[in-house]
Amino acid sequence: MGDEDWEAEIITPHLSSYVPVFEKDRYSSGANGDTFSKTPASSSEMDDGPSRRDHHFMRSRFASGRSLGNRGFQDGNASEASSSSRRGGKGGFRGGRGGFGLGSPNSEYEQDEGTQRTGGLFGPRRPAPSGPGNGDVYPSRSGSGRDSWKSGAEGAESEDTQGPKMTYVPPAPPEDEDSIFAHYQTGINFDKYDSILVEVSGHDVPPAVLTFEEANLCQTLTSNIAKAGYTKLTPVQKYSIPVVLAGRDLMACAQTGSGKTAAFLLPILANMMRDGITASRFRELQEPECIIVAPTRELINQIYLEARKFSFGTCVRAVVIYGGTQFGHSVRQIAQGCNVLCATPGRLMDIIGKEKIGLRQVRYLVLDEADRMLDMGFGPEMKKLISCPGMPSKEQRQTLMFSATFPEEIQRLAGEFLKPDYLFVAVGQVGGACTDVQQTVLQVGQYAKREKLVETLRSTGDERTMVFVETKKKADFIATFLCQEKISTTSIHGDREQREREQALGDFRCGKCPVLVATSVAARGLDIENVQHVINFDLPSTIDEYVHRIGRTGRCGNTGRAVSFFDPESDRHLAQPLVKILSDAQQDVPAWLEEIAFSTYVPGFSGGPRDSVFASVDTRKNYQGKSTLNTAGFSASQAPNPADDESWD
Ligand SMILES: Nc1ncnc2c1ncn2[C@@H]1O[C@H](COP(=O)(O)OP(=O)(O)OP(=O)(O)O)[C@@H](O)[C@H]1O
Repeated sequence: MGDEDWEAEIITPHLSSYVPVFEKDRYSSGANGDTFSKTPASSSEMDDGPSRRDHHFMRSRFASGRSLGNRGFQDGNASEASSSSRRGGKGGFRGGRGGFGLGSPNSEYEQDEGTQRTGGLFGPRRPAPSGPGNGDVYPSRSGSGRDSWKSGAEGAESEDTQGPKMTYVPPAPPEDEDSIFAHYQTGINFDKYDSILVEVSGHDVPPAVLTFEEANLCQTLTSNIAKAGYTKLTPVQKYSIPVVLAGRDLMACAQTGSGKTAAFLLPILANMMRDGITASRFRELQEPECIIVAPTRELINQIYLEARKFSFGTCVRAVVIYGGTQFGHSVRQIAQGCNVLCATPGRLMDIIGKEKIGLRQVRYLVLDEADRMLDMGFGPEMKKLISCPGMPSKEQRQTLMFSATFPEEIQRLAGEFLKPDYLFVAVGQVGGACTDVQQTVLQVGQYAKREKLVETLRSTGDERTMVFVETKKKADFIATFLCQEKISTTSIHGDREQREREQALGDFRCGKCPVLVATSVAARGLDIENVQHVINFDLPSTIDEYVHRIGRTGRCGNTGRAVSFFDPESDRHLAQPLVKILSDAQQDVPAWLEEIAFSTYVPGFSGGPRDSVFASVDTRKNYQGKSTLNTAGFSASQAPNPADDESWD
């Protein structure tokens, strides 16, 4: 989008272009959509990649029964799959951009979504191929010299501006209090969080707070916390809130679904209120006090909704901006006032490049899914962010990083962003899977996967299920296949337009489509009520990605199940880390998996039994002052033996 375009958009008020119904006809109208661009996955899947346009609705392709090469999709009519569905006969596929390339061979799958298989820079597990087509490399926006931030920003802008112009204006979220504070119930294992060991490392660790009252947050915040249904702090909140309130930098690692979002939002908002933040007024150049970045659009939107909830009734205004939407809309949202800016990296750099926000007032910088934000995909962008003109140095701002996984290599990189005396909070095993998820690994060859999928879905009835696949095209393919099997399914991936992605998520959330087929774009952070089941139709390339994917279920003390199809042809490299993850989470480890693990050499992986309670700890080896506590504040020696956990059931 050129300058003129978005300026015009700002001046001309826009009505929402949101079209809430699935425009099936639009995609079945026979547009020429045979080819797919090889969008680098790390940008398109995780951030602001260009949406695909003018593709066939895939069903028309699919129905032609074209061969899809040797990936096991010999036939589009799915006649091999079984008969009646327990899900009833709706089965409309609310998805399907792009058909399957005309006779496209294997290579198209393989090149399409490289990151799915290769992970980020430090995915320990498989060498990351580089170069065009593998999709692993975020488009280089290198710039050197004084203006490197700006050239970066321009590069970032191109993500939204090259290719079709983004016109999508997302609908405003509901304003009524009930919707703002809508929440789901904590599960039967919520209290079990108290037995998890916590390690805080670094100097002068502030004592944990054990209750919300003790945290002494301001009155409005306390009231919002109560309205949100929070009565008790989770471990990551007990330890992180005082660290942030004390003005310290923080790297925090805690299992999926254990409340990391509130762990940074609450103390930041409390500090802002304490410091007497003034209401941000309409102004062309806004100067937010807090910037939160996350790798996907849906996740940043979710964080924004949490920020809006907790800041309800205060003068703090949160704003969200992300790719795939009209740039002018983002600018207008910011211009109305912005204290807390929630953004995906590409759109953030655009906005900075266009000088629509000033950075001088930034006091808090939060990287959610920080290991992802610092890996090869987004790391360069984040480095540019902290070197933008006006951005306070790390000494002058507070930097907070949160994730369920934190590879040591990434921890080392993070040092550049954090003050040297940052604190490291590890709740349970760093990188460990959530123990509330019952994990099953089945040995299933490529050609048997579809049948097994249908069998598994039929046995789960109407449970809300996320099915993860390797590529965007495969997501469409499997979704269509399931619809033909009369299983109501939708899909989410980086080739779908943002409007479609949001529609798909909405249909899944409300249960209209109880099955969501997804690529890794949905692996991290998404918090959807009642997801009882995750299926890894294809396993990811890295074990960290596996941990995030299965963490879409079993959240906030609820239980969930994850079933993974392990194909010995392609997944051997995961055998060792899988055995480790399963055994650490006290799950059954199949004998065949152990055999594969022992017979497969994975460079750099030590698959032996863990000799420490923590999978990995603060990489600063020379720290003094370290406290290992359980969340009730007892030292490790006083804490219940993890083996006693069984008695909780
Ligand atoms: N103290 C609490 N009491 C009740 N519910 C809570 C509490 N803290 C968080 N929650 C709820 O738990 C759910 C999961 O929280 P959140 O999304 O912050 O998890 P997370 O640790 O960031 O997960 P992920 O690693 O997958 O990003 C949300 O619905 C949130 O509202």
